[in-house]
Amino acid sequence: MALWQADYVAELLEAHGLKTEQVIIETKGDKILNKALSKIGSKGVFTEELEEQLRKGEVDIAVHSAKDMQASLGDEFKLIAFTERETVNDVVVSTNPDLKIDKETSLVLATSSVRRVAMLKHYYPNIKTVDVRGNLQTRMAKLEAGLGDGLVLAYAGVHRMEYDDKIVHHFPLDEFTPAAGQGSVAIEASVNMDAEVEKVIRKALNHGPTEYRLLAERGFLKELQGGCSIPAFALANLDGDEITITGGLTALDGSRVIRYEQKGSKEQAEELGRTVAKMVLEDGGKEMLEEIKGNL
Ligand SMILES: NCc1[nH]cc(CCC(=O)O)c1CC(=O)O
Repeated sequence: MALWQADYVAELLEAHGLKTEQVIIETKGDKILNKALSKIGSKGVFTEELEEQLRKGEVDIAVHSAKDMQASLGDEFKLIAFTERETVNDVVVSTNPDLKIDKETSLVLATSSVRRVAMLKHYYPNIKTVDVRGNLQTRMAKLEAGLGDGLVLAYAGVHRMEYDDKIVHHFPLDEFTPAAGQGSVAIEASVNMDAEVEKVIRKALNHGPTEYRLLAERGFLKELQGGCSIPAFALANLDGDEITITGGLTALDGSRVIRYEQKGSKEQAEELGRTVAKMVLEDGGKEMLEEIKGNL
């Protein structure tokens, strides 16, 4: 998927007359596959090694899944563009085309995401989960080898890897709200990048409406200060100039979902996200986060 994303960005840049060269870098998140993501460390699991190359000036931009970016980057880096967002839902893929996801049938689904485990516990107490790591191809192979009835994944990744025909269920967004940034590709650069170069790259890659949505969702994450492996969710939508953001937290045991919503002008995107986070924190979210951090 990371390679697909790099190709996608390179194609957009080339279409705008920019020459590209790809440098492929493996991150901790790609290499350490015997541990849950939440146990590898809370920050930079998929980003640290790429930032090292940016720092050294070996590369001009780093291409990431927006979802994998920590809420606050170090002083040396900034996100300069977000590509047009893909469908944001989580889906179930299965080798059994007749698999039914409902609130009664007992099933085992594989996922490595604390958000998805907590949400399944809350909305689908009949479903059990098993941990799975590795890239999408590895996960599909494990599924075929009998690990559970299905995998819970982001539609975006499944689509990019062309496994659409294995999708048996789309989770509804109002219950199963995705993680902040899901479905978009974020471009990171050094704060010292030449302003003209930045402008040209933004023109080739940035999708304005997606950027407003992500600014709101990332504002939510910043205020929450939870790191990237907490069961937090946030989704902003843009209707004309009005942005609506819903965000919250799910208890690890599924006992509670705290969810708030704010509407306002898109120019206040980040602030609206922060307000939602403050409301969540005040309504028991603070205690929930402390408990979550003690349990991961
Ligand atoms: N950390 C893994 C990761 N990062 C981004 C995506 C999906 C693609 C996207 O949201 O852009 C995935 C896999 C998944 O959640 O199923």
